[in-house]
Amino acid sequence: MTSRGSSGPAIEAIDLVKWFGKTVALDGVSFTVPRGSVFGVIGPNGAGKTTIMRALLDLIRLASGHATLLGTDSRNAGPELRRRIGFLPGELILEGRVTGRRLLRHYANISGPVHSGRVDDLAGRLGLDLDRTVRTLSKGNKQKLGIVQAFMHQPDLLVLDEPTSGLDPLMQQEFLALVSEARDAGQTVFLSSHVISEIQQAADEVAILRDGRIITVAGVESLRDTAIRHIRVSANGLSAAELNSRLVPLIGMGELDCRATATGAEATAVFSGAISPFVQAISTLSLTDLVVEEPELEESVLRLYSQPKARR
Ligand SMILES: Nc1ncnc2c1ncn2[C@@H]1O[C@H](COP(=O)(O)OP(=O)(O)OP(=O)(O)O)[C@@H](O)[C@H]1O
Repeated sequence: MTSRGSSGPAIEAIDLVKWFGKTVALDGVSFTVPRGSVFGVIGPNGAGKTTIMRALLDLIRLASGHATLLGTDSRNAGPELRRRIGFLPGELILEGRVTGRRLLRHYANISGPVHSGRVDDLAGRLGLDLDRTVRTLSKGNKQKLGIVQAFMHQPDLLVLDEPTSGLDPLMQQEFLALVSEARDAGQTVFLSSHVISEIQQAADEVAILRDGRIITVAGVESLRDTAIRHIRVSANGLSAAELNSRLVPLIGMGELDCRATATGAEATAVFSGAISPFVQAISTLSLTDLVVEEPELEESVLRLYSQPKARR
């Protein structure tokens, strides 16, 4: 991992507090993002992800706290700092009659130089037609245009609010490849998501946000090992009791329910923990079906890290 620019963290947020009327959107949020890393924020709707991003970019006024981006206090951010940042807002409104290509040319006048061929390369990878007028683009294609806009000038810091929303799975993978290339080039990426799996793939560290507070900051490996998955296993030639005795000793196995089927047994369970002992435990079975569901954010991470809401 190489990092560009001077030393010190790419982002330092210190005790950010933001109220909207009587709602506290950020309740003392602090975190540090090392340069050249990918840092994810996950949390349910209304947790405060967008508010953090807007606060970092000085698009809203905080009640207290402050942030530095690339060593500069965000409140003093001038055009020079802005050029070093690529921002994808959560709610991208693109309604103009201009083509994507013209719009990007306009953004490039603000963001600073874009290498020749870079825009076409990004658009090609994302399958985006730059010659269509932006208001005729679907939600997903508008999102792609926003991604091109954020990445095209190869900024030192990318701030991406729910970047994969509206993208199909293939394009989500392409986006993740862009993130990993950015990190390899020493850029720093700060992104938010509802989708735990994509944060796991992309990020070095993850902050889990709820009710305007960071519950924990974890490395992705530890998050992967604690994520909850729903599983269903069906196998031939063994009884429900035999299947039960094979699965019940596994660490992290919960809500295990084994039933007899016409040809063997079926088990459903909620499993939290490293997946490989589970795979080993079933490897010698004559499987007829296996479902391991992707962990849902609400259910897995928040269940694990949940704590009572602070009383005010
Ligand atoms: N402009 C605003 N006026 C009033 N309340 C707001 C405003 N913006 C955000 N909030 C409130 O602040 C809290 C945090 O909202 P925020 O949009 O940051 O959450 P989020 O984690 O980005 O959610 P989502 O995933 O739905 O985008 C919510 O309770 C939200 O209703």
